[in-house]
Amino acid sequence: MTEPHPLAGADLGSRTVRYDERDAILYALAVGAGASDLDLVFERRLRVLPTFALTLAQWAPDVLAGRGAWDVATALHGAQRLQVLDPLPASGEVLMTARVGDVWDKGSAAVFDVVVQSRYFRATWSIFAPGRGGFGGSRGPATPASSEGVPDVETTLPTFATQAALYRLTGDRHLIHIDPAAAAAIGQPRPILHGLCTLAAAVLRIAAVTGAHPADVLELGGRFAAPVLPGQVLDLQLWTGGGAGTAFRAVHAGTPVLTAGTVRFQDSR
Ligand SMILES: C[C@H](O)CC(=O)SCCNC(=O)CCNC(=O)[C@H](O)C(C)(C)COP(=O)(O)OP(=O)(O)OC[C@H]1O[C@@H](n2cnc3c(N)ncnc32)[C@H](O)[C@@H]1OP(=O)(O)O
Repeated sequence: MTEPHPLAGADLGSRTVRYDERDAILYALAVGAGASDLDLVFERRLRVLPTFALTLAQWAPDVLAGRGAWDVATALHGAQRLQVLDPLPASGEVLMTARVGDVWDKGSAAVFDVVVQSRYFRATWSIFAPGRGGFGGSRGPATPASSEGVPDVETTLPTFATQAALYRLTGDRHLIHIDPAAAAAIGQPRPILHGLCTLAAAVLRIAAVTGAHPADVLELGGRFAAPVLPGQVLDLQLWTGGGAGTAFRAVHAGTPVLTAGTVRFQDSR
């Protein structure tokens, strides 16, 4: 018999978050949009990147952290899923509700799923919380299978040196992304990039090489397998053959940093 975690299924409340075109454009620039990506950076023809929704929902994992679920100094974003229900308008407000989903017991760590729902999207954060396992719960599903064989497309995914400093202005101001001492405390040589920034940057690159529009994402997921440092150039590998969209992973110097990636764009339906 396994014990459910006391926070599994807990209601995290609801929140309405407002944003405007400037927020959406700043976000697009922070995840790597260029000046010529006019649909993403020019208010006269703006399309909002679906992953921008994840910045609007940052309050939800923060509420759970505030209840003491994990130590904010050591917890890491482990994985993310996003399902798009309706495109975000160029500006407006979004009402979201959040709850704790599953809580898995990995022995030395716990993995908390935080589920956020709105009329525009449904998203699940998986937060890896060292020191919070051992409560007698289930280990949960096995590590997702990685893509096998030679990728159909291999390209680079550049990140830039100021990327975490810029991306944090879109909402996630955890110290490991800006403060060298906080990064050192988790064993990193310098502040690390937000997992959601790497994921969104990968979507831009995948859209560019597959001919999709990055605002047309319908479904997205991936696991953050190792930290990325701003400025690193990643190797992005794509498997485009599957009917369910594109599978991908990103590797740095032989180490997978983003694994079990999947993205489906509207055009690929
Ligand atoms: C709070 C911030 O603002 C949010 C952020 O953006 S943080 C930055 C983005 N995230 C990161 O950089 C995290 C990168 N990932 C890592 O460093 C490592 O994967 C990790 C420290 C999370 C786990 O590594 P490690 O302790 O070696 O775990 P490992 O021994 O491989 O696996 C232990 C168990 O946890 C699971 N697990 C490992 N990594 C996981 C992940 N990323 N997400 C969810 N589960 C994970 C494994 O499946 C395994 O479970 P199993 O035994 O039942 O199969």
